[in-house]
Amino acid sequence: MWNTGMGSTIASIMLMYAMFQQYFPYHLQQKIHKYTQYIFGRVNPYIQITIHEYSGGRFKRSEAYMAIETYLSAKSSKQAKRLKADIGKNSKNLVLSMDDLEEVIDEYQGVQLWWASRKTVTTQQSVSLYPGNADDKRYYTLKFHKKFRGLVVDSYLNHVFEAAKELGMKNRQRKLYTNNPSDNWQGYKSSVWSHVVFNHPSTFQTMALDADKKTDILNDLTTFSTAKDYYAKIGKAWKRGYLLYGPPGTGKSTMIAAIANMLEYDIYDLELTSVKNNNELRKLLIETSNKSIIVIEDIDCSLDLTGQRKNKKSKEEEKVGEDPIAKKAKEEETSSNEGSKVTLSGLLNFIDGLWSACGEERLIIFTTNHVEKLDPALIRRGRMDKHIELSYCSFGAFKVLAKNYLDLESHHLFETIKHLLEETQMTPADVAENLMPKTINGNFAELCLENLIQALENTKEEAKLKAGEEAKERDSSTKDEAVVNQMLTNNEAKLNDTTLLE
Ligand SMILES: Nc1ncnc2c1ncn2[C@@H]1O[C@H](COP(=O)(O)OP(=O)(O)OP(=O)(O)O)[C@@H](O)[C@H]1O
Ligand SMILES: [Mg+2]
Repeated sequence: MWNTGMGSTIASIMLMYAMFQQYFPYHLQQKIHKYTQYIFGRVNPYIQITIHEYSGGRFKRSEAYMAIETYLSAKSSKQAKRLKADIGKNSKNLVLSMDDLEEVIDEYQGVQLWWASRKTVTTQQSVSLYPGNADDKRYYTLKFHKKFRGLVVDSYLNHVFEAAKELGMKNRQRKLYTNNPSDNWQGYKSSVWSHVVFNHPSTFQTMALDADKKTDILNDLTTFSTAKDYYAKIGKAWKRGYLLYGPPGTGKSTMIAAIANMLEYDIYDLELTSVKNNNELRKLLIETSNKSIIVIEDIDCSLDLTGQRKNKKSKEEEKVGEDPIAKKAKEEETSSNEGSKVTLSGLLNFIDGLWSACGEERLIIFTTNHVEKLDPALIRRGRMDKHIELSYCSFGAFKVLAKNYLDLESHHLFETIKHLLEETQMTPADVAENLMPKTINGNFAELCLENLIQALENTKEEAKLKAGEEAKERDSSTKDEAVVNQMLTNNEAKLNDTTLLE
């Protein structure tokens, strides 16, 4: 477009002017600029928007510029002949962007738009702290026909920034955060969260779960992650609560990692016992990002711990007595534990109070081994929308593990294992451990299956013995109860007789 006809003439005049403007006196420059703008404005049907790399301060790149760089990276890699490659901050991949003076055509709702990457180089020598070459000033230009002004201003620019956000999220290196104590040891305030790169290999494919359960969870997650408009329509904050419960080693933590990998979310692993109070809990919440999972593991223990800590304190206080050294140590410990007072209502507010709506696309996941211990208010639907029970290994789950660990889809020992799994309670963690090859020689798959059968039989035997002992205990306590009851009845009868005699 801009290399043909009128467009090209205008571009040439502009270029000439840009090259020689410095040789004109300042007041003349102003006049020429004014008139050229006026003439171009009359004949040029195109509108141009310029986005500079450093617009506000000189040390911080403009966010708009970076967003456009991200947005154009996919298009540039297909269209531009000269590309720049860089590893962006927090990016997991090499990011391509168009080199200086390249152009890229975009299409939006059937309308063509022209992006170009430009730079101005001033010939004056300058000493500057400006990053890179002090004289290179880069900017993007966006050109479009003036009849599409409304479309561009009202919707295209928004589309560009939304798409850039989405792409940036996809390219970012995901993180696993954990909460810091409010002051670090040097006494200055640090960020409330610290993080490492999240690199867990768990996926839903490798998770040992019954196929129906897996499909149900996958559907729920997909629906949630694509339901932005729906949540807006029903007036609900875009978040969802999951409660994962079941015995130890059934895959609760593994599932959290699989969810994070599937949805490409960050994880905030919240250690509730090191949160001072409800206020700090709120601060932690505010500093979480969108597209993230906030996890509180073993929620029953977290809440109990607060109580236990208080009990422990009062017992220790008795012991301390008047000993000055013990008193000092106690004071120090108290100040570090001080105010570890997250209340149930604080936690409920954290999940669905007004502050919980300050971000979007977030999952809150609680895990517990004892769902029956939890306050019903904490896990009611609306707070914990989906309750997922992770239980002992079923045959379906075993088949997934056999495929993952041994590359086996069928085997003549599967039938025996199926029966044993129906009669015993073994966690997927234990089954997985038995399927881990202990040797690389010979037919290790068969060996592993035999190991598993042996382990299942042992578990079955242990369960039988335990059940027998429990029955005996129950029996003897019933007998004891009967003896006590008999004694009570005899005593009552004796008392009645004496009263009658009197
Ligand atoms: N359903 C499963 N699918 C695949 N692997 C599993 C599954 N359950 C457990 N495992 C394996 O067992 C190990 C322990 O599982 P995980 O830590 O997820 O259990 P958990 O339910 O979180 O236990 P806890 O209640 O003690 O925290 C994992 O490393 C994983 O390899
Ligand atoms: Mg766990």
